[in-house]
This record gives sequence, structure tokens and C-alpha cells, in this order.
Amino acid sequence: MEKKLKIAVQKSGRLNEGSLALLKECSISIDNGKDQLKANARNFPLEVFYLRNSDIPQYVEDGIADIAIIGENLVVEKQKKIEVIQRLGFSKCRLSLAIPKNADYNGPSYFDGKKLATSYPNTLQQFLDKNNLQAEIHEISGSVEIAPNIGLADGICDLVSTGSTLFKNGLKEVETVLKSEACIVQNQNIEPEAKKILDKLLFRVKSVLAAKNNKYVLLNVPDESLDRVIEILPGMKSPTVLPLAQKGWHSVHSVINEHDFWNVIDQLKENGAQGILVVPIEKMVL
Ligand SMILES: Nc1ncnc2c1ncn2[C@@H]1O[C@H](COP(=O)(O)OP(=O)(O)OP(=O)(O)O)[C@@H](O)[C@H]1O
Ligand SMILES: O=P(O)(O)OC[C@H]1O[C@H](OP(=O)(O)OP(=O)(O)O)[C@H](O)[C@@H]1O
Ligand SMILES: [Mg+2]
Repeated sequence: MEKKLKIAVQKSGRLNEGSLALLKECSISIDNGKDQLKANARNFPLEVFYLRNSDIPQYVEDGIADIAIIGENLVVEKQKKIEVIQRLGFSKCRLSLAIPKNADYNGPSYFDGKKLATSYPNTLQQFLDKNNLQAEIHEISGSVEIAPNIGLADGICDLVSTGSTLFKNGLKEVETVLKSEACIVQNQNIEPEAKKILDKLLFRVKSVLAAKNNKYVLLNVPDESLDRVIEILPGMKSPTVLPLAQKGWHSVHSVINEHDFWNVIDQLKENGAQGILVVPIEKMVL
């Protein structure tokens, strides 16, 4: 029987859509019947298990799944023997401490002797230990932000992204304990055959992520600015330069990284570039 790589993804919740979208962008199509907890990819040696998020680290440690897509926050919290091998750039959030908005905050010592509600007791305990603080941790599995309002705790430690849940519950964020995004984790003793398939998958994932982080640009440049524009636009190897039908002008094609996109565009304009077109890249094979 053909060897398959076993991947665990969240059955439903915040990571489910992004995880399946990533596999699709890697051109992997999965038979995805409703209520089906195990599915095979049609065109790649991959078997997908749909599981409860919080159970996934254990399944990967035990080798039930070779790899999984989970948040880094869960990797830190569960303390299982699993390895983060690729960050994925979605489901970005942070684990933060928050207190009632009118309370005076004077630094981490505020939490000494307080009662804190959280779904992340291990990560919170690490933060308290690092800061030499003693606090009572009350573990709850959800709706953590309600705790101070119902007299359950003095403060909370929970995930924050937009901050709107904190705001709606009259809380303010005062310390960031860790930053997180979705990532691929791997079993530490993955078999060589599964590892070969994983390397193929990672090659595709990296191409998809690189494409997302870069844009293809085309622009017209007067000949006197050409050397300067080529310096600004290094491209993957170097930019493509083609003469225009109109004398004294060239068309330049290149790739710009999302991080300094507007900065580069400003410099191009300052150097006389015109007709700048920006096109998304579907895959970028490095
Ligand atoms: N508000 C948010 N913004 C961005 N990412 C988030 C946010 N909340 C959670 N996440 C990320 O998504 C992951 C899954 O969160 P989700 O709420 O779907 O499941 P859960 O309630 O943590 O777990 P379970 O499925 O075990 O109930 C989290 O571990 C975190 O990495
Ligand atoms: O800063 P925000 O953008 O408001 O997001 C933060 C909220 O999102 C998560 O809860 P979720 O909606 O996943 O609910 P859950 O407790 O059912 O997992 C997290 O536990 C916070 O409550
Ligand atoms: Mg949640």
C-alpha cells in the first residue's frame, strides 16, 4: 500500500478554514464530506484527520499524526515532544494578561497574590515564575473575559487579536505573555518515508507563502533612470528589462517583497517610473 503522510487539522474553529485553504493552495484536493473525521487527498499521498484543537499536540507526540497545523500558543501550553517546522502567517494572536480597565497598573508585580482566570495555565505559570510572582490560577476552558465581571478572578490571561472581546468586557491588556501564529508541527520520530512526503509538502507550502509575501511589478522607465531603477529593484535574480516601442523608454519587470512594498514604489516614482502595474503571484518556486 502507498505510504501516506498523516496530518491533523482542527475539525472546526478558527484554524480550520486557514488550514484547508493552505492545502488547497498547495494544489492538494481533499474529499471533505460533512461529519467525516478522516479523509484522503485525491492527488497527494496525504491522509487528513479532523480533530479537536486541544487534543492535537498529544496525537502528534504519539505519532498518530505525523504532522499538524496548530497555533504556537498551543505548542507552548501543552509542552509535548513536538517540533515547530514552519510558521504559516495566519491566525496571528497573542496571549496577554488583562485587568479591569479602571484598575491602576504598575507593572507585573500587580499580579502578586491575585487570582487569575485562564485556559493557558502552564504558559501563565511560566510567566509568573519568570517574574518571581505568586498568583492563584483558576483554569477555565472558554469565555475567560467574563471572569472578572462575575467575581471569579481579578484578572485574566487569554488570547487577543483585535482586542474587541477585552474592550466589550471592560478589560485592558497590560502584558503580552507570548505571540502566536498558525504553524506546522512534526512528530520527533517521523519515519523516513513520511519525511520524504513531508519535504514535498513543505516545498509547496514555502512556494505558496513566498508568493503571498511578494508582488510582481511592471513599470515604464525613462532610459536616463534605468540604472538607478535596476538598483532599487533587485528581483529574484535581476529585473527583466525590455525596450518599449517608443524610443527612450524601457519596460522593467520585477518582484517586490510585501514588507517594503510602498517604500520601493515611492522610490520608483521619484526616479521617473510611470504606468506601474502590480500583479499578485500565485506560486513562487525558490
Ligand atoms: N481571536 C483570535 N484571533 C486569531 N487567532 C486566534 C484567536 N483565537 C484563537 N486563535 C488561534 O486559533 C487556535 C484555535 O482557536 P479556537 O478558538 O478555534 O479553538 P479552541 O477553543 O482554542 O480549542 P478547542 O477546539 O480545543 O476548543 C488557537 O489555539 C489560536 O492559535
Ligand atoms: O481580540 P479578539 O479579536 O476579540 O479575539 C479574542 C477572543 O478570541 C478567542 O475566543 P474565541 O472567539 O475563539 O472563542 P472561544 O472561547 O469559544 O474559543 C479568544 O479566546 C478571545 O476570547
Ligand atoms: Mg477560541
